[in-house]
Amino acid sequence: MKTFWRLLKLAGPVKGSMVLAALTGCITVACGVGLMATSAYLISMAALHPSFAALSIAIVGVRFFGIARGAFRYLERLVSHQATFRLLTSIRVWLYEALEPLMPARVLDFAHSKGTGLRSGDILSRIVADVDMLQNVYVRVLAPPLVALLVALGMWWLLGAFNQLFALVFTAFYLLAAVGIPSLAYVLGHKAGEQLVERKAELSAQMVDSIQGIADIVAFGQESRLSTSMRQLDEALARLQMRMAHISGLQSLLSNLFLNLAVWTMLLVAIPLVQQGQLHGVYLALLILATASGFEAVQSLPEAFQQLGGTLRAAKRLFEIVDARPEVCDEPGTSPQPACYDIELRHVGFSYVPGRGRAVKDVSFTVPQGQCLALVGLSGAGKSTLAQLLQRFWEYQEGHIRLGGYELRRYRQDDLHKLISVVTQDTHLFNTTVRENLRLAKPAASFEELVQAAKQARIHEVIEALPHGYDTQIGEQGLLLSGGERQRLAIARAILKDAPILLLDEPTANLDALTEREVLQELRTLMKGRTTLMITHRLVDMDIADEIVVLNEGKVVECGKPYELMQLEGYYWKLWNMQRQVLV
Ligand SMILES: Nc1ncnc2c1ncn2[C@@H]1O[C@H](COP(=O)(O)OP(=O)(O)OP(=O)(O)O)[C@@H](O)[C@H]1O
Repeated sequence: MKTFWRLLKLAGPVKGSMVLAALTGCITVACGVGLMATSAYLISMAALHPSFAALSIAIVGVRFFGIARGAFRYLERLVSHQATFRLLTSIRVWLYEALEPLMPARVLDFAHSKGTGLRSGDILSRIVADVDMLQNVYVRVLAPPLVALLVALGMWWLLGAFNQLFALVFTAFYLLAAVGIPSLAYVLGHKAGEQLVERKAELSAQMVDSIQGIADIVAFGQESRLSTSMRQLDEALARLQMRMAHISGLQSLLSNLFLNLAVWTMLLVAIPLVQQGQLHGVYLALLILATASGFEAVQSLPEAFQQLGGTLRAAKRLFEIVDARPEVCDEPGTSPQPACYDIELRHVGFSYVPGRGRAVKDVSFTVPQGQCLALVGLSGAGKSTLAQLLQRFWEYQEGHIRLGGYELRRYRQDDLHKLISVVTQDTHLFNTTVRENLRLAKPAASFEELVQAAKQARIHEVIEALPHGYDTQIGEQGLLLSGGERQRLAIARAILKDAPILLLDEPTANLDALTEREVLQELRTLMKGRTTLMITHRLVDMDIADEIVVLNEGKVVECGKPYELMQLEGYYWKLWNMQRQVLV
């Protein structure tokens, strides 16, 4: 129920449209009843050969109800669907906005607590399929019961005007169709509906995972294992869909049964009354057809309630995202305006899972404005963790991180991200043009600015040589470009962003030695005048850094200028020698 009320609250902004949809829905059914009733009356009366004038009102009535029914049905669909789609769009945006601050910390929390976690396919399934499921509530669960109630009252009045018995007969079968069948459909269908939502999400997650890793699957010859697991998931899904189809069949059988029983009972009650002269025979067909068309109001209810379990499960999955508390929250107030951009870490300690081992321990160092500090160390030493703390993706638990003299926590995340340009080893390039990929860093940049940045990053000639220059679609993940070219594009983005702080996370990790040298050259240009934190475990051309901090198991083990560390012949020197031996 809690989930249902929350869904109702979400409909707040479109409640006017929902009420209008219910009213137009009610008028549509009333017009249907009117059309059937006047048609039946017209045919019955015509059989008695009255004067044309006696039929004229009925003729006008048939015309009026015939046209009005179509017009109001159209209006009802237009209003309800427009309101629902507007609502679903705003829910999608709301979800995306809720998801953003959860990245990456809370997404990992989901992974720890739920085993499968929020995989890309699962997130996709929540934002697309689960949100789509909510249509069921907004189109079929909210307005139709109100329509059914109003129609029941109208029919009670109409049939009761002839005889109270007719009203009682109609109401008895109508209640069975309006309350009995939807309740049964809910009881039978809600578990299967819930499972259907989960299975679909699982299938979508596995699909996306497999497509992303298709090259490795083929390389390791695991296609058959994968297709077996897909088939199993698909079969489970098909079994659930079959179950739902059986329930649909049953409820449509029951709906028809009750409608026909209502008609037959009505005949059984009405015929003796006609014979006894208590009811004029001309009304007999009217009563029967009006009864049958009154059931139109309850036709969609069983299906809606059968799907309700699945819909509520989908809603719960969405609220799970919305309710997750972000790992990092902004303090109230505006961000400080620093006079300089030096970075200072003092006794910083952090653990990903509270109570477990710390990924960084008692780390202290300073990067003065405009200088470059390289963080080096073996894999798992804590370099990327420090970079993530600096971007406030996680909250440090011990010590201080200061930027321009102010505690990092005092900066709003948005403002902080504006101060930092990041170049990583796997820069994400979007499946769009070079121009749009560059504009990500500065949406308002003029074409001249793009060209200038590309020239500085020495990628301009490569772009010009592409089939459509800056308007070339570069494919998913920049398929059309080499690794070095992609990194240069990332550097051009950082130039365009023109932030005072630069974070380089293994920017040359996947490049060959020659390209690495060239990209490092471009990076030197980019670093000029910027405070730079460079993470690397490849100790090549380390003179690029003013200072090196060597980490091991989360702790600073050495720090100093590159030549000082070499002279020291300590841990850094050992790492350098190890790497040289491997390369030789
Ligand atoms: N999200 C996470 N949840 C839990 N532990 C994590 C997480 N990310 C990293 N760790 C752990 O924190 C420690 C430091 O990892 P980190 O990624 O900072 O190392 P790194 O020096 O950047 O390594 P690499 O050079 O391989 O990228 C490792 O023991 C790692 O297993």
